[in-house]
Amino acid sequence: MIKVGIVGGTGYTGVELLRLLAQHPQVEVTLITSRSEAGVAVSDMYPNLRGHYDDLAFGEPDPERLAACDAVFFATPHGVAHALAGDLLARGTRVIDLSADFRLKDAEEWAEWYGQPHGAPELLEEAVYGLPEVNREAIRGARLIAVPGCYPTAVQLGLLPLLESGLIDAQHVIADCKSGVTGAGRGAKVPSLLAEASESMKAYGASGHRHLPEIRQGLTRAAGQPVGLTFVPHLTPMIRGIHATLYGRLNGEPGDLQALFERRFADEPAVDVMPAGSHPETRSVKGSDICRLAVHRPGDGDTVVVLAVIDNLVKGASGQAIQNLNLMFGFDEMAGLGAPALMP
Ligand SMILES: NC(=O)C1=CN([C@@H]2O[C@H](COP(=O)(O)OP(=O)(O)OC[C@H]3O[C@@H](n4cnc5c(N)ncnc54)[C@H](OP(=O)(O)O)[C@@H]3O)[C@@H](O)[C@H]2O)C=CC1
Ligand SMILES: CC(=O)N[C@@H](CCC(=O)OP(=O)(O)O)C(=O)O
Repeated sequence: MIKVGIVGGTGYTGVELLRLLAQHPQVEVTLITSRSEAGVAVSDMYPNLRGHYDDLAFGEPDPERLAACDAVFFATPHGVAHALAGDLLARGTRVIDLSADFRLKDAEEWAEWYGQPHGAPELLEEAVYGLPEVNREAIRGARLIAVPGCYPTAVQLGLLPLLESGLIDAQHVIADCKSGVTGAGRGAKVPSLLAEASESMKAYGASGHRHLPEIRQGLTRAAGQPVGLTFVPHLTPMIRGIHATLYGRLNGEPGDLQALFERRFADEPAVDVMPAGSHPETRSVKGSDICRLAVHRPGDGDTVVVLAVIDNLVKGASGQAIQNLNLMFGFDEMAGLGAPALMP
């Protein structure tokens, strides 16, 4: 058994970590923090966890107790892991950060998009971008993981086979994405209110969203050249889920696209390439760590369309964070993550 701590346990990704880790055979959650709820029992705040963490209460993020853990997850707003990760690493505790603090390799670019100076640029070189489908070997040996964002996970998984094989024009890639409202976090915000978000849908960040540089960084690596990406996220009236519709312009005759996708993800436990002609639904991944993909070539024309769905809180955050933990500690990669999606 390893001992694990969670900083920021009251948000949606924090409680999702607890839900998934309750089924993990090799992990004990020994510490969970919330400054505003310190002293409150976890199962009082989250009754779905009653019977699983009855002795666990939220506490202050005490550095001594965090350093006594084998690994610490940060499920906190941007900037918090900058302040605490260095000290934990120096004391031998591994860090898995669900925020964007270590995702961009360029500290100045991070500062531009996140509106504050980067708090720990000295750790950027060592941080490993935690997308197992790209970085599995590096993750196994990592001490510091930057868990990818939710949109970046869906978009990169959908486009990797096409860009890695040079089949599409890297200068003209389009990602049209929809998210459920839990993507905005648990904090009270007017756009997340029932009367604002239900029965309606809207785009946002069309002129530039902070996930754009993160997605571009990953796709550029896959393509081996700079990628021209248009990324437009939308808020949709669902609780969980991301649906990405991805468009690429084919460079020539692509061969069998279905076979390309099936080959690329044949050994990937968290990616399901659906049969030709499929239209994956977000509900088919709700609560599960799976990304389901389908590839289409409408009218045998020069455009390829990829459909990708994930649960933003699982493959888009906490499930993927646990996949990383499993790789770092030599556990089965999908330990704790085996439950099928909830449907309906
Ligand atoms: N929601 C989603 O779908 C996804 C979210 N993420 C990212 O995961 C992170 C967590 O998001 P989410 O779960 O929505 O949570 P919230 O941002 O809603 O929750 C934040 C948690 O962090 C704690 N916290 C806030 N400030 C500090 C601080 N300075 N020091 C210590 N703890 C602090 C809060 O507790 P308290 O203030 O009481 O200490 C709370 O428990 C964010 O970076 C988010 O962008 C990533 C992928 C998907
Ligand atoms: C619907 C919604 O508001 N989504 C969030 C992104 C979700 C997210 O979790 O972003 P990180 O993974 O980078 O933390 C947004 O657009 O800012």
